[in-house]
Amino acid sequence: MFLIFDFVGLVAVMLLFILYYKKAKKLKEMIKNMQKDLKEDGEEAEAEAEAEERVVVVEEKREENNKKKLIFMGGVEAEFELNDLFKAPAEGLGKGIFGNTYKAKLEGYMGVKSVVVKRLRDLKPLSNEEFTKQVNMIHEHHNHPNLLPLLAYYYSKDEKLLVYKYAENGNLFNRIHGEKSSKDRIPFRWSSRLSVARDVARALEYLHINIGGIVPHGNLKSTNILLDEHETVVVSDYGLSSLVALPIASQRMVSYKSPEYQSNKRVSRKSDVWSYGCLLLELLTSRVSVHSAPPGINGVDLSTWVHRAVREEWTAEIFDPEISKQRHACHGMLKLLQIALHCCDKSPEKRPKMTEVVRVVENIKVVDESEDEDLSGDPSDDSLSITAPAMVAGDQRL
Ligand SMILES: Nc1ncnc2c1ncn2[C@@H]1O[C@H](COP(=O)(O)OP(=O)(O)OP(=O)(O)O)[C@@H](O)[C@H]1O
Repeated sequence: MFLIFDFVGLVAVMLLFILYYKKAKKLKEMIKNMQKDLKEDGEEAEAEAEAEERVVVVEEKREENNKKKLIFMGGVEAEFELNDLFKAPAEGLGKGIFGNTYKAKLEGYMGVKSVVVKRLRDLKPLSNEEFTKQVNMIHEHHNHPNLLPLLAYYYSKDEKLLVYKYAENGNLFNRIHGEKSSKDRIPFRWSSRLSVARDVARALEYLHINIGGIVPHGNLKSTNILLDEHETVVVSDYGLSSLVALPIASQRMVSYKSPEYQSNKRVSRKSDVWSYGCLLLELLTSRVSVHSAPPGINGVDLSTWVHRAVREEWTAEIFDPEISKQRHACHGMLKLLQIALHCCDKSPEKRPKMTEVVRVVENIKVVDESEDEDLSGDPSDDSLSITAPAMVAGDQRL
């Protein structure tokens, strides 16, 4: 009996031992599997985090690259890249209030395509959004044959560029004053001057109706009136006044030289009208206006000078001899002088609106220049000197 009990007890102990061994093994395997799962989970999480980080980096890079891109206006596909501009042979055109202006010659357009790049300086502190809003506004309202279109822009914290079409035939300043007393000078006849006066008036009227800001142009002067490859007049630098910091604007922009800014520090659309009047006086007299003279060139306060000429009775000398000898144009010249003086009135309220100016300039009859006799040096021609005083001293309203 004892033997049987011993044997059964031994078998039971052995069975218990085997059971325990199996359980322990299973438990060990479970722990091992759990550890393995945990490790795999960790690796997966790490991989996921790494992938997420990679996506962020790629997006940041893309954004950075986008920021380095020229943005073409009106969603137009990029014709050239920023790098093309930097690599292109460049010619400095001058330094204006917005900074340096370059002509860049881009190769590979079945020849060479020239564009003008303005590197903007002394701007108000503007975020990308504010800057973009302003240039989009300029683009939206450029839709006029006498306004120079903006092609593209670039914004970064340290560099802001505007890219324009290059106007092949230069600016009005050089057309009026260039090559004076040189055999190479191409005469700037009355009919051409009248069409400049008309086209600039139309462009300014369009800006006054369509573009926001206190002074829709703000810097109307002969270096900002350009002539393209077809000799079409295109006005440039419009809509930029609100980008410039006030101290710079008041020192350098033409509208801020107006009598109202000198007396009460205020400018308005009528300050653009005043600038237009000064431009007409420059066009008629071929004298440089003190308010828009390029650095290093002396100018004259043309409105004061014209009034003095009338008072002191040397009115015939007001007009540029290049046009005053065109006898048939005399009436038109006097009419344009009348408009100019009305626009230059010291009191902004008395100046006409651009719509009114356009109507009157368009009514000036274009004369047949072939009928003109050359009156140069003809002392008997006093038609201008007789008529001008009556007009200037009298009613200047349009
Ligand atoms: N798109 C263009 N095509 C041809 N010439 C241009 C163009 N834009 C500017 N210019 C010329 O380049 C020169 C420099 O121009 P910029 O606008 O920098 O100065 P500005 O007109 O002299 O003065 P401001 O900055 O006060 O307008 C000027 O002689 C101007 O007529």
